[in-house]
Amino acid sequence: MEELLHVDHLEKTFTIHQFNDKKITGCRNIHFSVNQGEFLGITGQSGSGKSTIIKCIYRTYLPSNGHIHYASDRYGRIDLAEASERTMLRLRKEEIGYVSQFLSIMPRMTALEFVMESLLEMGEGEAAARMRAKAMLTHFNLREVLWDTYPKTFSGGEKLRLNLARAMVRQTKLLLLDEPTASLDQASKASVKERIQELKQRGTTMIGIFHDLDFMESVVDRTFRLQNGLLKEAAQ
Ligand SMILES: Nc1ncnc2c1ncn2[C@@H]1O[C@H](COP(=O)(O)OP(=O)(O)OP(=O)(O)O)[C@@H](O)[C@H]1O
Repeated sequence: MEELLHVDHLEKTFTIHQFNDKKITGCRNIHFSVNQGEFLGITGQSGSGKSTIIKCIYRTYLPSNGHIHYASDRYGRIDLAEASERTMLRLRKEEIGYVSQFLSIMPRMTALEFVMESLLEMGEGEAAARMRAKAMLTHFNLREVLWDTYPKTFSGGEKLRLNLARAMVRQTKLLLLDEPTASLDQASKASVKERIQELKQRGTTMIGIFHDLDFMESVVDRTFRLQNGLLKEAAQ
């Protein structure tokens, strides 16, 4: 199988300026690779650095050290640790998806427009994007009465399901999932699982952080555990 992502000596240190430039380690010495079409699960104690790894790949955080080699359709083999903001913006629009348990909503955009936007950015036509967005909102059981309203007032669970619909409506090459099932009920978890399986069948590579180990084991191919700062592959 071909390698899609190779993380090498990844390190992120945060400098807290208001506290005398205090240094906090987010993660360090992280190595792993993911093959095309594979689903890698990451577990570990709270605060061990799982989200930091995902955010470095998505480049919410700029890594302090190391490399993240990624086999891009548009750019060929590229180091995400060094890619320009412009390149990252394009990759986020076209190739790399991200979903977290927290929702960062665009103000003044309805729920339907929010889901459609991620398809339009990938070049889908307006009518097809509308149809697919509606299907995904239905899949994640978001009440139709909410589709044409602003998500600002949605409940926590509704916001999370909207977030999932936006990230999972499209088929990206790589999908990063940061605790996508946190605080979801069983029915919503089943919807997430179903969509993960569909995307996987169509070739999406995924990296996911989970606290729900049963759920994780039911979807991933390999598991890594982050413990005492070291990322180790768990026996299957
Ligand atoms: N933006 C930031 N500024 C300063 N420190 C940060 C920042 N983001 C993360 N950290 C610190 O880095 C460490 C790792 O955080 P991270 O969120 O990656 O952990 P995690 O394993 O995902 O935890 P959890 O399971 O609780 O979500 C923590 O000690 C955290 O306080």
